[in-house]
Amino acid sequence: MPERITLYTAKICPFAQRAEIALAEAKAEFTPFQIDLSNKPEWYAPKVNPASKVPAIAYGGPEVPPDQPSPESVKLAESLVLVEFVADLFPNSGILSSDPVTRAQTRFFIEGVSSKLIPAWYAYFLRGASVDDLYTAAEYVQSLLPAEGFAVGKFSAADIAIAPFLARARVSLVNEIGKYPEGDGKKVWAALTSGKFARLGKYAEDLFARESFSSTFDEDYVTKAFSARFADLRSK
Ligand SMILES: N[C@@H](CCC(=O)N[C@@H](CS)C(=O)NCC(=O)O)C(=O)O
Repeated sequence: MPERITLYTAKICPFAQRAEIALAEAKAEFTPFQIDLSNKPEWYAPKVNPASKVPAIAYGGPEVPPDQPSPESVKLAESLVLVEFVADLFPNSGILSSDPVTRAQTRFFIEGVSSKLIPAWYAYFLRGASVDDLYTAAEYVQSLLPAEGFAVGKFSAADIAIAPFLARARVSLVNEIGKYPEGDGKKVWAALTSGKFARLGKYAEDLFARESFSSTFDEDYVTKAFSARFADLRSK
């Protein structure tokens, strides 16, 4: 029986949503605590995560208010570590297959998302780099997908790793929020989800329809938060 779990999270953050999706898939009981990233509580870094980032988990220890973390709980951080931790705590969640080959394929997909897609997305979104690198990374990810279904067949950690980023890319692009030229966003999202990227588009649809995704994604909040945080990128 897993011990008490407190998740320190923030709705805007794609990394934090990974941990939330994993916990939702596992149907885990946990206490969520929102960290305001623009005004982090002074206790957060010293008592929860020295890197001062979300997500983080306090595991075990006595029952305490989340804003008074106990030194007796174990503190864990890094979204992909937390996803695997939840998979280990809840082996029946299906987050990580028990089959060694499928586990390796899951991690291989995550590696591609981490080393190719996410850097290409941030370069385009935050720095206005060439969209071609984003298309190349998207082509690579699409090439890993099976003809239908999720990244390694059944829903897994691979899908958890990518879904929050695709969702925020959609929010950014359809609302033209980012450093790239205004007017390109909607076109780029359409390009990434149709024509030669039709398979990626169907995959994104399947991800967004998953209950563990939709119940952990507040699109209205993320849209407003993105507008507030990134609206002036083009003028810089
Ligand atoms: N590698 C980390 C990245 C986490 C991360 O960068 N989180 C951001 C929010 S999306 C954060 O907490 N940044 C600290 C800040 O904004 O002060 C992970 O996978 O968990």
